[in-house]
Amino acid sequence: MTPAATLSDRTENKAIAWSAYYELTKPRLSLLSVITALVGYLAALPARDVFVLVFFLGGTAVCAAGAATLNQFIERDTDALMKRTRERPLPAGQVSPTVALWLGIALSVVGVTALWLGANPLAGALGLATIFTYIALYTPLKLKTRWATEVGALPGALPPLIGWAAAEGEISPLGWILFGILAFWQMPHFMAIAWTFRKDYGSAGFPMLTVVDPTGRKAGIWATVNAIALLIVSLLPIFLGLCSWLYTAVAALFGIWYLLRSIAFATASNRDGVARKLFFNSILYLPAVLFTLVIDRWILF
Ligand code: HEM
Ligand SMILES: CC(C)=CCC/C(C)=C/CC/C(C)=C/COP(=O)(O)OP(=O)(O)O
Repeated sequence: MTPAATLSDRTENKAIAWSAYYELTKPRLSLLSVITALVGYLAALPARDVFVLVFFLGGTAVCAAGAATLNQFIERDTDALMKRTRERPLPAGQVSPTVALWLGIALSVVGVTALWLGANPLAGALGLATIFTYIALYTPLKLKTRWATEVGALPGALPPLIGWAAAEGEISPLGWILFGILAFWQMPHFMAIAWTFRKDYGSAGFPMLTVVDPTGRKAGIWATVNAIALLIVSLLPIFLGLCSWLYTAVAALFGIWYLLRSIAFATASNRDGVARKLFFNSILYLPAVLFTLVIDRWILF
């Protein structure tokens, strides 16, 4: 082997190692969680402080990365059993479990500390609660009960409250509405995924609703019930005088669309295609509705 080839091999190995650590943090899910936290911060509308903003954003991102790393440490064996997850850094043998465990703990401690000291104790406590509900409740419950998904909706919905707390030091009604939006949004999002990957989940021993009821009827009904709850909660701000017509129109439009997709998923004879459409719809819903809420609060309201 020529020295030039050796150098390029080493560079390539280093790139693989970095990308393995990057993948441990579940970058897409973590980024969207940070964005929902930022929405909470920006929708709260108090005086701005750049120091708090930097520590709050950094702290939330590091908490999310830590939580994702610990989740992958705990789930390394079941991740190895599923097609969707078996290429992850731990089952693929790219990172050792001990390194992942300590990295996850270190990131979580640094993230909570940054929120606590850089923003305020309430933001820090909410960051800790997010990590705790994800790692100590949701992750172990996934193997035990189909209700784990509803428990998982807690850490999924807490980041906007971290942002609200960082901005105001307390949580006001719109903060709780944002929590409700995220909590109800997650059910159609996950029911669609749980249908698509039902064989994977079943073979790894996860009793998801689509594994417990393989017809998919219950998953469809549950997605629809939650899409209705989402539509109602997302329209509360106008009735409480907390936003203008712009947010209300966009929330109604995307909420009805999401509901129609959930109904289509519930009533389809072949759910495969509609489940993918419902999933893409879920991914579209959050940026559209949350971005409009911020614009509405800042410009029109
Ligand atoms: C009960 C809660 C949740 C569960 C069980 C869940 C599960 C999942 C799964 C398994 C996927 C991968 C789908 C695929 O490979 O096709 C996924 C994708 C995604 N989820 Fe969720 N999710 C939840 C909540 C959330 C939350 C709170 C957010 C953001 C705030 C989010 C954002 C995303 C995004 C952006 C994707 C697409 C990108 C990707 O595959 O990483 N999810 N979700
Ligand atoms: C600030 C902070 C700590 C933010 C993190 C927010 C967070 C942890 C959201 C979790 C949402 C959730 C239950 C996703 C599914 O995970 P899964 O483990 O079932 O997904 P998988 O099957 O892809 O592993």
